Amino acid sequence: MTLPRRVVIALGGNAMTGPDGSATPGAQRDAIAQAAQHVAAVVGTGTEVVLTHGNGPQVGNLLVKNELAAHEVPPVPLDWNVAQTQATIGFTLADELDAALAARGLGQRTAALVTRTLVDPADPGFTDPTKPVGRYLPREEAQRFIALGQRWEDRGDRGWRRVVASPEPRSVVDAPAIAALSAAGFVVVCAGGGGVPVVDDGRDHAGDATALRGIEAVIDKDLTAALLASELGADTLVIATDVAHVMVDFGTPTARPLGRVTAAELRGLAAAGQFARGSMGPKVEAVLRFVESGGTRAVITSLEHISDAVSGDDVGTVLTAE
Ligand SMILES: Nc1ncnc2c1ncn2[C@@H]1O[C@H](COP(=O)(O)OP(=O)(O)O)[C@@H](O)[C@H]1O
Ligand SMILES: NC(=O)OP(=O)(O)O
Repeated sequence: MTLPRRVVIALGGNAMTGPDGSATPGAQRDAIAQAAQHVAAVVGTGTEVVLTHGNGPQVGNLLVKNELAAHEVPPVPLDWNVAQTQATIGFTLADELDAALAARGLGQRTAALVTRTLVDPADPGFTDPTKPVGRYLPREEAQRFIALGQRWEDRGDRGWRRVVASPEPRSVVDAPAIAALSAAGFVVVCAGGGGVPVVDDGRDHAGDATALRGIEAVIDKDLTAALLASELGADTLVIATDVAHVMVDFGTPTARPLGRVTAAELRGLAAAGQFARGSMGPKVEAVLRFVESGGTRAVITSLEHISDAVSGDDVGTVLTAE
């Protein structure tokens, strides 16, 4: 197989917290340092890499801090929290990736870009929250917050998790800047947490091509990664998470891993309700959208396999057009 010219890699929240989901600064830096080694290996093959990442644990924690401190200092809206997580995760990824590239003798540097993603203010995702964020809590503790008006969901073995508004990404506003940085030789870290959600406020700003403002939500980073990969004309999209394959009949005695699969087969499995919303569902939808809109190849696999996933068809769940 010939190596792709440009790949978009999406790092899951699991790749950026400790093994138990711990989001302490030390655990996050250690996890990001590990992830950076795997990304540097892909850069070392000569393929152009654009990197995006989740922010679910981090943005949920920031939201809690805001709410707890609201009587002391002015709270900021959720879109600001998304931007703040792009900054902290972005600079940490840049530090670790620059170090990993230098250790491999590679001359490339990393650039982290605060990135906005356009959404529709009428998106149903604003009225039916689906995006899980922050820590997991036992049901009894989650009930305390539900009583305060928050939305929480049963997430299975790990407990309950808060869910927030999550509209569809429509376009990556800063895609031209990402393309320019990438063409200049930078490994670009961008669209973190799905991008800062913005809407066109529709006002008449004389001379402005667009008039954007942030809106409170957290976009699914896998759906934005697919859009970004299409907008950048990437050949390959790799979604890195904590499982080596997408499973059919996940969590049951008949569970089996999916290897190579066509878009038609995967659509059929998704339509049959095989993939949970808020975890594997958006990843499957993301790879489908990418390939159905002209992308050559998309892979869902675990972080340690991303280099092999870029260069061959032997690891992970590999989706091709046919
Ligand atoms: N059909 C499935 N196949 C594999 N994993 C699944 C499936 N359905 C749900 N999962 C769960 O999805 C998780 C990955 O999703 P998520 O936690 O959202 O990842 P990330 O934070 O890496 O983006 C896996 O750890 C697994 O427990
Ligand atoms: N924004 C987002 O999808 O983050 P996670 O991947 O961490 O859930």
